[in-house]
Amino acid sequence: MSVLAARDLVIDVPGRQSGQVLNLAVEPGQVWGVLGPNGAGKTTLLHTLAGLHPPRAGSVILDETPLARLRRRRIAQRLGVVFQERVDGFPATVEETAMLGRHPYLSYWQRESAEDMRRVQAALERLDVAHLRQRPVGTLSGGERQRVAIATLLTQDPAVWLVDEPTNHLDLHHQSAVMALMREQAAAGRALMLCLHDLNLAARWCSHVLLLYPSGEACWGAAQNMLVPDALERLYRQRLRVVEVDGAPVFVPVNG
Ligand SMILES: Nc1ncnc2c1ncn2[C@@H]1O[C@H](COP(=O)(O)OP(=O)(O)OP(=O)(O)O)[C@@H](O)[C@H]1O
Repeated sequence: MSVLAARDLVIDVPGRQSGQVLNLAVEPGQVWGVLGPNGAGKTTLLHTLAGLHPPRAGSVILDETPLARLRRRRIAQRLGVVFQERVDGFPATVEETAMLGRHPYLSYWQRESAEDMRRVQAALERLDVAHLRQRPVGTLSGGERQRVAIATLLTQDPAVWLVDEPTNHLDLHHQSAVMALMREQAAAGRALMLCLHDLNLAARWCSHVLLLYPSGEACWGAAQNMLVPDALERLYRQRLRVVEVDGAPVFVPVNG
């Protein structure tokens, strides 16, 4: 049974005349990669699925209920988002930022519990930012901020993770650690949709892939069926060579 679905959904990309109707279902345990060139509409799709951007047509279904019929608080308990670029609205420490992930579960007057604090500490440790807990977020490096954003999502612990470029700003070790976390979350029954620019991360970590073309055309399915050179070369207008490492395809751009 799907936890998140696009039903006859057309995303609203400014200036684009047409857009393919999307009918897809994301199930617990799946990791979806959304791939496409700059401007194809990946972020717009993620925002639409999160209910932050109205669709041109159709609807988003969360837990078998149209998103438009759910309260914001309920949505925040079930669905979490990490944006590509973040504006820190108010000065907060790393710890305070991660604690925001617990707010959907707290009533207006309720204070954070020891269990909330335990979840925050565990998430900060998991993302390797516990040593920064008292630092204002504004003083962090790009990669440290990215890890705090993912720690906040881990603290929130939603059923659906929507993450725009999870490895943005991360060094190789942390890229690998974050993708392993994503897979671990899927194994624990979460459903994930990740916008990715790195084909090789998609090939290694995603169970399903959605290809978004700048024309609005889209296709989706099991990763091994979607990650084929012809489709990807057309998607990126880039020639590719494919080699295999540990049973997974590795795509290398070639010129000429
Ligand atoms: N507020 C806006 N006004 C005008 N155009 C917009 C607005 N927001 C997005 N767009 C355009 O919509 C298109 C899709 O943007 P989107 O951010 O979804 O693409 P993307 O696939 O995530 O791109 P990237 O890989 O560069 O992150 C782009 O051409 C973008 O310029």
